[in-house]
Amino acid sequence: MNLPEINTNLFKQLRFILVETSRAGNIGAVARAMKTMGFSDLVLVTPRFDNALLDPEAVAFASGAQDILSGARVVGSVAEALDGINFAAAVSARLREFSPPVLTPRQMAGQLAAQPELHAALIFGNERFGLPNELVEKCNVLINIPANPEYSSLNLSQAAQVLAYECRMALLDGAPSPRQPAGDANEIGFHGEAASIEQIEGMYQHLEQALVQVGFLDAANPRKLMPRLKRMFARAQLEKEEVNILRGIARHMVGQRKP
Ligand SMILES: C[S@@+](CC[C@H](N)C(=O)[O-])C[C@H]1O[C@@H](n2cnc3c(N)ncnc32)[C@H](O)[C@@H]1O
Repeated sequence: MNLPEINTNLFKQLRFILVETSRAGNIGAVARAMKTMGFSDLVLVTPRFDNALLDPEAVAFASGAQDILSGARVVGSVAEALDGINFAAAVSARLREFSPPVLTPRQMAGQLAAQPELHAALIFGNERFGLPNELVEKCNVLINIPANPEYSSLNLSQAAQVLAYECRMALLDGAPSPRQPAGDANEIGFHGEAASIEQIEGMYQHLEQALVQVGFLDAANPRKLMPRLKRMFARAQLEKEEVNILRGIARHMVGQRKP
């Protein structure tokens, strides 16, 4: 059997981020899921127990993926975990009213393969609570595994395995098709450099301040204006230059000029 030639650099495009994981075994099992599919960049955001990388249950579940587990980084915030990332994907069993565009794992994997310039992160939630809405609203996309509607919540590491498998298949196959013309809601395409999550977050803060200052947004009663705007901007998949334009508009709204 001819095995496909593997460009291992492509597998560095993707980071797995686990937020506030409660069970050490799940962290080990995610490390194993990643390694079996060729991924290695694992970041843990405030696991809910001490010594996550040395925990005996984590070590046991990692099995032969000890190197991924011991190479993982433990950080104190999602912002730190997203350092260097320009495409953040919230992985969630729950669909929300204020959500970025929803993709299946296969569609997400297709995006990754089609855009080697992306530095993407898959963000997985806590076993009981999943991911908070405020975090999901900041992401470029929400990935939902379209499971049995009557029982759709997978174990954390099994969800990671599904994502890792789909991404591996897409990266091995190469880009599935040329980018779709703009207008297909499920196809995410950048023409220039994708804005980083940090740049987009800075723009939201700037815009929010400007909207308050011009009296459009009532800080005491904001209703759902910012979540709605974030959902709208997430649909647009902002590029760095576009974020700069929006910041320029915010500056002008409050009468500031760039020095
Ligand atoms: C056991 S689930 C958490 C369930 C939690 N009750 C919720 O509402 O999200 C743990 C994590 O696995 C992932 N997950 C489980 N099932 C999923 C699905 N059907 N689609 C996407 N992600 C899923 C998500 O990252 C989720 O945060």
